[in-house]
Amino acid sequence: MDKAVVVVEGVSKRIKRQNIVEEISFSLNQGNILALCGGNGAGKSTLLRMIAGMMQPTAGRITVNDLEWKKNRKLYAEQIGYMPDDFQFQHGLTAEETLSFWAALRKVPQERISELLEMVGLEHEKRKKVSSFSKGMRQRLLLAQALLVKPVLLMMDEPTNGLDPFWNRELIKLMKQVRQEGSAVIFSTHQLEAAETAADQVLFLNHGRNVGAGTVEFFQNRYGSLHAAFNDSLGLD
Ligand SMILES: Nc1ncnc2c1ncn2[C@@H]1O[C@H](COP(=O)(O)OP(=O)(O)OP(=O)(O)O)[C@@H](O)[C@H]1O
Repeated sequence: MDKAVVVVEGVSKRIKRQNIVEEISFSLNQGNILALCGGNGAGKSTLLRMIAGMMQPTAGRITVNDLEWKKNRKLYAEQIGYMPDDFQFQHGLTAEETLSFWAALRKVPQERISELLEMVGLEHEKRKKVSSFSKGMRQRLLLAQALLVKPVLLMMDEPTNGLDPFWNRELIKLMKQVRQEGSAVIFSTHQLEAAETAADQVLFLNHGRNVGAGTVEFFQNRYGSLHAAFNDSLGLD
């Protein structure tokens, strides 16, 4: 499992003369989980959106499975499952109808929907309207959506937001299952405990810059915890 699924080289994003993401480079191999860690406004969502092809970098290059978004948008998009941090669901649709709609768009067989609803624990709520769902239930439905195509790269923006402790653990199990199947996973979080439990590698972002990157094991051995490592990278005690 040493094939690079994602390669990010010198990627920057400038919006309205503000540097949102600056000169980020990393690569992630098959069967690995990377946590993008940083506080509010660090640039995590912007970096994920650029990798997802929803936003173009001002500078730098991104490849997913050796593909570039500009050269083959459709094939590029097919490699990726993306769970956004905020999503406006279609009004009036049930959970099952919502997934069916996305499955039809991505030409995914309907059987996969029941499998996914069960995986995210929504099989008994599938006929309920998404508008009646709690934040955590909506998160789980978004996760099911991201897994529709069994992506080569699964990206999740703040996936633990709104999840209770049980679903937090389940989410981590699911990520590890996806990794086991040979995909690469990137998720963003402010919760360093989640990164510590789930990730193989971390990248600390601050004001759009990489302020530290390495394996979780490396940071734990050197600093005792990711908290201590992150504080050190920010020059805090
Ligand atoms: N379209 C935009 N126009 C102007 N500024 C933007 C735009 N998108 C993002 N920003 C700014 O870029 C910075 C990084 O935002 P981003 O959402 O990527 O951070 P984040 O690390 O995901 O934060 P959070 O943890 O709060 O979700 C913020 O200061 C934000 O205000």
